[in-house]
Amino acid sequence: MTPLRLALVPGEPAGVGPELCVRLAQRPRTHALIAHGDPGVLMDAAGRLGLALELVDPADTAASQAGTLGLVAFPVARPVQVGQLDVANAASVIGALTAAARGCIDGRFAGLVTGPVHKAIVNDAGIPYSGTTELLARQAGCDVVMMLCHDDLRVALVTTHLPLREVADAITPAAIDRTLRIVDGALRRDFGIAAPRIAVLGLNPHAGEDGHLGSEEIDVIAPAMATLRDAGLRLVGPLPADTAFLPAKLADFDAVVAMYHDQGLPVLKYSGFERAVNITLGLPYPRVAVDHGTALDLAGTGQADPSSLFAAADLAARLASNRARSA
Ligand SMILES: NC(=O)c1ccc[n+]([C@@H]2O[C@H](COP(=O)([O-])OP(=O)(O)OC[C@H]3O[C@@H](n4cnc5c(N)ncnc54)[C@H](O)[C@@H]3O)[C@@H](O)[C@H]2O)c1
Ligand SMILES: N[C@H](C(=O)O)[C@H](O)COP(=O)(O)O
Repeated sequence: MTPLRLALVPGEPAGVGPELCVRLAQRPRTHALIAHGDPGVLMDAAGRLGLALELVDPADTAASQAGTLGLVAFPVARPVQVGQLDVANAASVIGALTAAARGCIDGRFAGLVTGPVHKAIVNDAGIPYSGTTELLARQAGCDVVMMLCHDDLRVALVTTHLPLREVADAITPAAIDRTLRIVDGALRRDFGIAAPRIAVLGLNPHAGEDGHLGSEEIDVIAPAMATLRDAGLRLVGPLPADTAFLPAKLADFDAVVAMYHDQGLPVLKYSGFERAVNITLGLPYPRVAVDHGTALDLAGTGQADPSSLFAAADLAARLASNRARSA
């Protein structure tokens, strides 16, 4: 049987992404991994780790063997100094991401696994970029939701990478409706949960304290939830964010929808940084990423924990084969 093919993007070449991809390549697997990046950067990372790595043609079935990666080359413009960002190399990162995602849209890959990208250096290079989630949504022309998860905790976001000052204005009935429908649909389709129960957080302290500490809960979030309840979604909230994550409460929910990045992600990362992953819901293909950043302080030391990338690749393979089966 032809192995499932996943596109793999190491991300920022000066960060920990390349060495984590080398570690990922060592694991026995049934799917092929096709790296989109600079071959020299990957081989240097392998050399530093003292691990063998063979880079093969992306069509070669050896791309599913341990110690091997298929390679679509995206050469860096300037030699990489590990741990040192270089604005000259940002375009190759975005080129690799865009091409790998295009391969997923075109059906050449069954899913996308991504390492960490440094947002500031990409912008410093003159490429507008707020995150890979947004880039993939624009490219595919669809609405998406960022959801991070580990074990049974899943946290999805209504807004992603925007200044806090702009968050309240972005909490609209349409944004709530879109997010909750995408999360509900993905839990059913990708996670096999027949009737997902979703906790929805408020925006303001104590979910607005009956309108005394903000009105978005009353004016925006609750009405949007009511409409969706009528459509059959099982929603609870708007809940005060400070207590919604108490373990006894979490047990009642399949996912928590937070209004903004730092309302939901600190809890998720605090409780499972080393094994959590970031999934983009709503794309026509599964995309799973690491939960951590470029970790420039660890790059080249060999100490970066590869568990999140391993979990991302495992989940992408599982979601891709579920989709292949259901198609
Ligand atoms: N998946 C992604 O593309 C992604 C995710 C988060 C942050 N970022 C970007 O990464 C850059 C740096 O962000 P940051 O410094 O806030 O977060 P970071 O995750 O890079 O680092 C935060 C801390 O976690 C540690 N850490 C990170 N990954 C680790 C690993 N695999 N093993 C052990 N320790 C690890 C780091 O050493 C550091 O102490 C920013 O540009 C940010 O936007 C990208
Ligand atoms: N918000 C993500 C996190 O904190 O883990 C991260 O910045 C990556 O996001 P993208 O999926 O947009 O790359």
